[in-house]
Amino acid sequence: MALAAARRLLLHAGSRLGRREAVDGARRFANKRVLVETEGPAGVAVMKLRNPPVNSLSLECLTEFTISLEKLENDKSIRGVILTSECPGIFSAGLDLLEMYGRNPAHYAEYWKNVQELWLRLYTSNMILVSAINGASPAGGCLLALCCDYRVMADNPKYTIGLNESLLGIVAPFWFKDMYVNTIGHREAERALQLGTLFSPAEALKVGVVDEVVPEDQVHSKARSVMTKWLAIPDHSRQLTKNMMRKATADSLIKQREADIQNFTSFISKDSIQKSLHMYLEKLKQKKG
Ligand SMILES: CCCC/C=C/CC(=O)SCCNC(=O)CCNC(=O)[C@H](O)C(C)(C)COP(=O)(O)OP(=O)(O)OC[C@H]1O[C@@H](n2cnc3c(N)ncnc32)[C@H](O)[C@@H]1OP(=O)(O)O
Repeated sequence: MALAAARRLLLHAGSRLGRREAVDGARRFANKRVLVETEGPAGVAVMKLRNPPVNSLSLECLTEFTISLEKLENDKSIRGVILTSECPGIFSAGLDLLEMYGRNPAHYAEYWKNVQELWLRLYTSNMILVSAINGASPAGGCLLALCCDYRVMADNPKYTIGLNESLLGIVAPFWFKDMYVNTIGHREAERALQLGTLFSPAEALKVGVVDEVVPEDQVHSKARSVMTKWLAIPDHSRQLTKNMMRKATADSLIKQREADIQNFTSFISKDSIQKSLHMYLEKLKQKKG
């Protein structure tokens, strides 16, 4: 119910949260957590996550992200999206740990439904998606990047990327795993998932988690030039090909969405898992201290 109401609110142009503005000739709409600008190559939108301090994917952020994507998907003038971040040094810290810790089962179920929804929309998007990874990208942050058709990462050894769930004492669900296998192959995915590897940009390039590593100040220009190349392909043939490559992976979640929500909810509600998350959150705090 709450999500439906938020959708209506945000999809309504000119609403308080979903403003549509003209800035220097560029069209844009802005929600609180996601800014969408149309600048650069015609037919391309730049989607910037802005949920400080670390672009964690809170329920609110997920909802706005999904709605923004839906808006772009329905806009026939948009053929491609560059996904990037406005938070300095962070692409996305992944799923919001505070949505998965100390809440009740109904909340976990609602949260997971929204994680699934965003993933399905991103992974099966008809648009060309290029990620300009301008910061750290662990777990769910890596998931966002993996959904894209091409990944450009900033060459800064401080930035790491990978599905590190096992380090938190949690387990990446099968559809995270499937997409990882599709991207880097079974052996590399098996090792990286068990170890919770966070790859440096150079390692990520070597293993195939990202497609290109460029100096930090060139991430956006490179993403735009990659996009121009992809725009040269007729949409219908590219879309059918993408669908052919990704359908089986998406379908395997679609067929068992409810069961996946139940699995997540019972797993994350376990005392032992809540304890692991508590310890991880404490570690993050101590690191800061
Ligand atoms: C069955 C379960 C399957 C579910 C799968 C889960 C997938 C996930 O995505 S789980 C999330 C995994 N994410 C991480 O492991 C990243 C954790 N964060 C970090 O490593 C660092 O914060 C990061 C490198 C992103 C940034 O480092 P810094 O710039 O040094 O920032 P801080 O560490 O000081 O963090 C600032 C502030 O943000 C809080 N934080 C960080 N990450 C998250 C998060 N994912 N969710 C919620 N909050 C997060 C951190 O605790 C700090 O909070 P305060 O101390 O209150 O300021």
